[in-house]
Amino acid sequence: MNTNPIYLALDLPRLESAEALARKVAGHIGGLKLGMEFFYAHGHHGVHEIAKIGLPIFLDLKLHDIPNTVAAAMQSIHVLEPAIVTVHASGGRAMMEDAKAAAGEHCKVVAVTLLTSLDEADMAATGVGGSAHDQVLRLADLAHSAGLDGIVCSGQEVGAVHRQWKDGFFVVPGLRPAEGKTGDQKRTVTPRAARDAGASVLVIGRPISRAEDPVAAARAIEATL
Ligand SMILES: O=C(O)c1cc(=O)[nH]c(=O)n1[C@@H]1O[C@H](COP(=O)(O)O)[C@@H](O)[C@H]1O
Repeated sequence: MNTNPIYLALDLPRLESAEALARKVAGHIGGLKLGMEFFYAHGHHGVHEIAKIGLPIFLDLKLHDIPNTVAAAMQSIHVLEPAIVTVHASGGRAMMEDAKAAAGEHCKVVAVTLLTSLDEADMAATGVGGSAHDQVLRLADLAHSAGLDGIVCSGQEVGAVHRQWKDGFFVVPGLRPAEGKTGDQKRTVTPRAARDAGASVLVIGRPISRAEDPVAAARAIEATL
């Protein structure tokens, strides 16, 4: 079994480029994450093409709507057999319960808590007080009680979430190797720090996909783990 925790975020607009990149680095990663950029452009056909590579598929759709709509969306992706699907925890308990009930048997449903691109000033601007840490723990608790498999959070909170939810499945994006640019990400840590704190999956996009040599970048990150 492939136990490499790195999931490459294939955030590329062209299917051919995404497929070529995935095939190049396939030996240094454990799975492939397809998000909005990919799915809105290439849909089911694109997912089927990427699935041919043979790695587990993480469908990062970040579903957030009324429970009936989210459940119907979950049903419509059964055929793609994703290993992991995301919903937004802020959609509420009923939405998460219905999403899990509608998911395929072998699909983990994980809830995005607070996006790694946000900090406390951004939270305050949307009317959410308190610290990022407390907000992530609150939403993790809600996701747990709704019966989800785990959550998505930054590496800054994953240790605390892991302590209160021992058998949870924790997806950590916003990862940057020590010398990497943070770009639009605000709550970042290194891949190694996230893994040591209890991350189950390390989502990495641009540090590999935008590197001059993506294979060397993936191999270098893998070597730190
Ligand atoms: O759900 C996600 O995967 C996600 C949640 C989050 O809070 N922050 C976050 O960056 N992501 C995704 O993780 C990937 C991070 O990409 P890079 O910043 O390029 O490594 C992107 O595909 C984001 O959509």
